[in-house]
Amino acid sequence: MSARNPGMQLDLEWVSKVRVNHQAVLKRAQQIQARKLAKKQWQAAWLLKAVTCIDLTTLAGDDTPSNVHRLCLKATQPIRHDLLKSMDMHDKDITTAAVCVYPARVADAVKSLKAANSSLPVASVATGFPAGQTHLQSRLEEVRLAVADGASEIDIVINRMLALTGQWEALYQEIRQFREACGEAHMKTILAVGELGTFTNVYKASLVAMMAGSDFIKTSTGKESVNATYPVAVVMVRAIRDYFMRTRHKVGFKPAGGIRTAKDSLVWLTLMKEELGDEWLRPDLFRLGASTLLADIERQVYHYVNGRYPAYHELPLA
Ligand SMILES: O=C[C@H](O)COP(=O)(O)O
Repeated sequence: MSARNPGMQLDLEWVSKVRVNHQAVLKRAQQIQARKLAKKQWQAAWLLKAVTCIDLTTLAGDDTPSNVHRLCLKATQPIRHDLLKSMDMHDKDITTAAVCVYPARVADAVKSLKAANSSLPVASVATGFPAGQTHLQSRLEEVRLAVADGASEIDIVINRMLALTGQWEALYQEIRQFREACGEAHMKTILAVGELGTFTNVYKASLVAMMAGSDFIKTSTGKESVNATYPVAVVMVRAIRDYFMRTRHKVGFKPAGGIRTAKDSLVWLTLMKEELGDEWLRPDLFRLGASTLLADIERQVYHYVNGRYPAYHELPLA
């Protein structure tokens, strides 16, 4: 992970002045989506880069120690060994960036990774995920318990009510308390952009989250009806850029929710490269939160190596 973002005092004047040009944002997002994507070996290289940025996620009511175990094994060896060998990448220690689970499954993930001799971080959602509609005391306790069980990254959800009613000071104070409860664990702040109404609100919530000390800002829980979209990402990465220009602190970005195809992952990498530069293309500043994306990436890598798509049984762990 890169140096942490210590945050800053809440600057309400900065927050209140924010205005986002809706049409300009849509136009920029369209431009990025229209870029020609890399082909052949360059595409394969970009796909492996995307793999290293994935927070491989399972957030389901029926999660058990065994499916978390399977997820952890996949995270430690995300692409079949023979495919990596064909690309001469088998000794590059390619893994996903982290695994991401519910708080009650953190201990299972820690145990599985330890058994696999892996130091991959375990991330946990917390603070009443996905709605954030529980008492502050229980949200704080949830963070502490996940950290105590071994999570080294905590994905908190913001209190949307505070953002929607313009209570930025109260939102800032809550996020600061979460940051304190995280201790050494890095904190990713989920804005749930699909529920914030306007781009201006998304930009304001991004600023407040960064001022309160978030190490990453993250689009969505994956449970809203609208999750990670390119226009909203343009708004958030511009806020990251502005915050960096003002404070020199680098905050990471994590789109999450509905990211399913290898092509999506290439567009996300393009967006990061064009908007924030190569430095933000590393797992310490960029994550893709996804539960099924890896399967399609492995399929495309298989196609690159073998010139055909695999039958289902050929990538059984995907
Ligand atoms: O944080 C990660 C998301 O919950 C995953 O969403 P997804 O299942 O749509 O990939």
